[in-house]
Amino acid sequence: MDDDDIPQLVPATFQSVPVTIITGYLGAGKTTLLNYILHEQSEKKIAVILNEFGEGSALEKSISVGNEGALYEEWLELRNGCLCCSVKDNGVKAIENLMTKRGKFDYILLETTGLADPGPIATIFWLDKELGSDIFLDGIITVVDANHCLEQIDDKANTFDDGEPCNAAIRQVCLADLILLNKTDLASKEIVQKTKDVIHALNGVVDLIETQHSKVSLDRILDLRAYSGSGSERIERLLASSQESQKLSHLDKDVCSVTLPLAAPLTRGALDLFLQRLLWERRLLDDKGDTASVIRLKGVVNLEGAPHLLQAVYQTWDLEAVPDAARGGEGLDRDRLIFIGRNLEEKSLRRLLEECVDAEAQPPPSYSSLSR
Ligand SMILES: Nc1nc2c(ncn2[C@@H]2O[C@H](COP(=O)(O)OP(=O)(O)OP(=O)(O)O)[C@@H](O)[C@H]2O)c(=O)[nH]1
Ligand SMILES: [Zn+2]
Repeated sequence: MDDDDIPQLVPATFQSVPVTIITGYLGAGKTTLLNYILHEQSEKKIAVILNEFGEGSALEKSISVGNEGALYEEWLELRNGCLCCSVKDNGVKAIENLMTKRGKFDYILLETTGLADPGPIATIFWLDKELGSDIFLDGIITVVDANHCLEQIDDKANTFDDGEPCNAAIRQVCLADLILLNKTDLASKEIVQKTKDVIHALNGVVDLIETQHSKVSLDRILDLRAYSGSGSERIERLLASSQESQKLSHLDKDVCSVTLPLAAPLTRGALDLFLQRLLWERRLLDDKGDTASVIRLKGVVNLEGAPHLLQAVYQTWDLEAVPDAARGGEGLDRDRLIFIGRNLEEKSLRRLLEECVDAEAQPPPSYSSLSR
């Protein structure tokens, strides 16, 4: 394709481009969803990246084909006129190259391979400083096969060698901002209901839409702004959905969602210490002595008088001030942290938080108090 064929509109200032990560187990319907989006909408010019990021040899292969020269040769024009870029790369490099084409597309869809953990790639797009002003992570959509989800979640194989026992299917559900429960035409009512229960027990704050052939209204899947503190609707939904999450965490799984309501404002120091001990040092143990691990964390926290949106994916966290207006005028009693992960209990989380609040409140031990 010749560059001259594309009408060139050169905006005075570039808008940053949203990236939606589409993940889901092998054969769940990710490519079907991509094709559906590309053919359904005509306003956005969408670039598509097929992410071959994976374990072992797959990773090497993807790097070797992800060099700069190969990238643009793979641009193609689809029937409806949107742009599609098939890039077999493991992430940032592809996006950086892609961004030199900025102005020619205004949305990026990234399909991961079926066995991928979307966490690391999401973290790159979410927080990479180089990319930060050019693109932002809009959200993670997980496509789930209604008939096979339960067995995939129970599958002991397909775990990663990063010390976490959770397999790819569980991680994909836990990290999702939106789940498409797909292939419901092939599944019984009972299995659909059971699958929804298990999904909500794992991820108590996720939105779920039942689909066939991945068909879903585009305004429900694009422009979610799942990682942004500026959308008031988003914060309201987070606060509302988290109230339900506790009720749903009843299934006998060691991965679940836990909501921790916050009764008092926190200091930045106490929150930092808590996150450090929980996410980095892995100090939290559950009743049985097993180490707690967090896959995803969302929260609304009052920090020194100002509301903040807290987000974490594995060990990476970020805080963003929320405009007061975005909180619907509600008070501090709605502040809460919502954890998704393994071996998590409200009681032990609260205890750790209280320890960190106390540790921060106390002056460091002086020589005289130590020798007393
Ligand atoms: N019956 C039925 N078939 C579906 C549905 N959604 C997708 N399929 C079919 O399922 C197969 C797999 O769909 P894909 O979209 O390729 O799945 P994928 O997640 O991209 O698969 P991988 O890239 O291999 O991980 C295709 O033959 C689709 O046509 C559905 O809702 N119902
Ligand atoms: Zn696919």
